[in-house]
Amino acid sequence: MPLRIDVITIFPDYFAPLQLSLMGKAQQSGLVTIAIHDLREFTSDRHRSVDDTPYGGGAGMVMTPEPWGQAIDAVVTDQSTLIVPTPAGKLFSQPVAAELAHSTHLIFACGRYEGIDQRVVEYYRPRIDVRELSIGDYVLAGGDVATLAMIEASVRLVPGVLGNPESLVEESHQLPGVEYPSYTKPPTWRGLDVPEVLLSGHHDQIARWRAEQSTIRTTHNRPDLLPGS
Ligand SMILES: CN1CCCC[C@@H]1Cn1ccc2ccc(-c3n[nH]c(N)c3C#N)cc21
Repeated sequence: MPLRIDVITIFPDYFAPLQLSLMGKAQQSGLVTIAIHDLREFTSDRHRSVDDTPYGGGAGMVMTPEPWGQAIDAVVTDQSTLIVPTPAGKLFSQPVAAELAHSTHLIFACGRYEGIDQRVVEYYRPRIDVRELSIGDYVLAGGDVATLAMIEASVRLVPGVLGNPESLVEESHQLPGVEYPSYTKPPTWRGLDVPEVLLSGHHDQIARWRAEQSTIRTTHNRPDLLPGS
């Protein structure tokens, strides 16, 4: 059963990259099907409006609930998981990507403006799995880029999508630290040599060096990922 993904957005063109590279191949292989829906197709006024002023005042506009209700109703099943990207959401992570990769149907609601009327989440929460997710502690202009990131991180974990599943095994052993540095030919580049151990053929020494490098990098760049932190 392929993973089905429906993306609802006012900027369908944002998702053209999903036809390229690994994501494109995953669709061609039938492991994943991705459909992009223009929210404005689900409006009923001649201006195809999707936003209005916020109750309670405040700057900006809020996305009205009805177009979202019409759009989600058009694709939802009882197997659906509704993903709502928002800076207020739980943090998206590799374990969450792995969960989504094993879902049957994902619906991504890409908000813009100040966000989507909260009643959309409230309406679907009793009916299906609804997850408000954030990709990090910085503010984007909308949910589209976050959706692209979450789709790519999740779809690459769908069994059969990655040509070499070995890289996933390595990745899973990598956690909780960060990746060790990688090198390829030429052995010397602009006077800089590849670390000698990597040319030695001593796999135990290489594994030890890579583990050390991962710890050094994690300590310097991401001490929050160190065990016991
Ligand atoms: C700027 N503008 C007023 C402040 C509130 C957000 C709003 C913009 N905006 C509208 C819908 C929407 C969805 C996701 C995100 C988002 N930002 N950062 C993340 N990690 C995100 C995720 N995932 C931003 C969004």
